[in-house]
Amino acid sequence: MSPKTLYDKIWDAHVAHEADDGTCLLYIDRHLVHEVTSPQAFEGLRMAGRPVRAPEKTIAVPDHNVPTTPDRVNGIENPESRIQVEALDKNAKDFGIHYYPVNDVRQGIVHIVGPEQGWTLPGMTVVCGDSHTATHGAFGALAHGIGTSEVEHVLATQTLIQKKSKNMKVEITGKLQPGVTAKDITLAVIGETGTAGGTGYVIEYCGEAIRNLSMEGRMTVCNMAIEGGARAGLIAPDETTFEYVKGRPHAPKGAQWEAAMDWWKTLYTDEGAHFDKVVTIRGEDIAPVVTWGTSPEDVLPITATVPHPEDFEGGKVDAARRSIEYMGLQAGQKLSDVEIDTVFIGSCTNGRIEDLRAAAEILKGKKIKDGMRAMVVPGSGLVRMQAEEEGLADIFKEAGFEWRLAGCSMCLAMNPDQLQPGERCAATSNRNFEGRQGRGGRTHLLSPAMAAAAAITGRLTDVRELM
Ligand SMILES: CC(C)[C@H](C(=O)O)[C@@H](O)C(=O)O
Ligand code: SF4
Repeated sequence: MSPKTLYDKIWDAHVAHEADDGTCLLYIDRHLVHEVTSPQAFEGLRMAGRPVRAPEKTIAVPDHNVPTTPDRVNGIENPESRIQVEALDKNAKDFGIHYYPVNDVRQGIVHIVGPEQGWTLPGMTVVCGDSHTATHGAFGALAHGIGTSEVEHVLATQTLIQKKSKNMKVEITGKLQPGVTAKDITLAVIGETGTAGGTGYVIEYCGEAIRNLSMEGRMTVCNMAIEGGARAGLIAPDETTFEYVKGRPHAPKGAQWEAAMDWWKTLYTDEGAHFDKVVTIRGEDIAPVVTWGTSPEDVLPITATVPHPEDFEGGKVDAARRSIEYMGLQAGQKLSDVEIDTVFIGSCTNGRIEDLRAAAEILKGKKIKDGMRAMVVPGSGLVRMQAEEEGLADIFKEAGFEWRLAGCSMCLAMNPDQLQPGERCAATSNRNFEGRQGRGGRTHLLSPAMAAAAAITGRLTDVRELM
């Protein structure tokens, strides 16, 4: 048998039917659902009089639209948000799927809740009507976003029509420097490959620096595979993975655990397997980074200066000029001189407990800059609870941060957590598009530790100065 990649193995194990042109029908193991991309899909089922095919494999949670202020326990004020969240409440009940409602402590961002509850397991196919489904690839699961019509298809059939992508390997060798995190890795990769570098591929991340990451760090890396253009990101499961999964509410137990482990241990890329594209980056060469523009590929070490548009090639010259203008920056300006007024710590990229610990470590005993608006939005109610138990919430509050309830929040500003025109935010999320965090708002993406450093000094800051 010819050697296979991890992606090949998971793919082959899920193909239910293959047409002559290579289009496949893939079996789906987990379908995650949120309030924004599911209403029409459920409506479609209702109209067709169809049930959800596998309600026991379908998990819903409201996250994008939910307010994150404590008053949400009294109901959602914004009518648009309320309609979507109430529709999900009703659909979950009518169709009998697993559900974590707004005021359940397990509620949170769907990509944080899935792994936390043990729904996401190695070797699975995981889909969700959401691009950051790539996050779940950290477990060695084939996980990607789907559109609303596909959501309906999966609800109805538990299958998805797909063509196979190509294989790409991203290897991060060696050790990371102090102050460098999973977020810096994933941004640095996009800086190297560009946002189109992964188009048509499923990426497998490997190498010593990836192996040494915790599960949470691995989720951060895979989360942004999508910003690198890839269909999905994957990391082969190992002891770190099994350790994380074991004992979670929906993880297999007893004899089922043993059987699962037998399969999971086969989930690695065989020696000599073919990759269509290979990118290698030395871990030692990665610095704490920050984005300067309006694309995730506009990323540089914090020690760098804002680039000159003429330094780019072809069509990128204009894009860079526009980015710099929109961001209100000057070419040649030191990134560490850029003043910010807002800090957002949260999102499915960096809203987990280790992210909060990393930020709190920098903030301990310090205050945020006068006039700074800073908020922490834990990725789930359980992350929030854990952070309170560990005393992290107190560190944030004493420093001057708002301590919020779980949701997507200012990552995409669908709820009232928004930037005002011209406001500049240091954000631990994954997208810095124009107006992403509120119309006219400006976003610099960075790691949680870097966000904390910026909150203290009031400018983009090299976290190593505060370590
Ligand atoms: C709302 C949803 C469709 C969207 C996505 O798919 O990514 C959101 O999660 C985002 O991050 O922009
Ligand atoms: S946290 Fe942000 S990126 Fe993640 S699912 Fe929510 S809106 Fe999308």
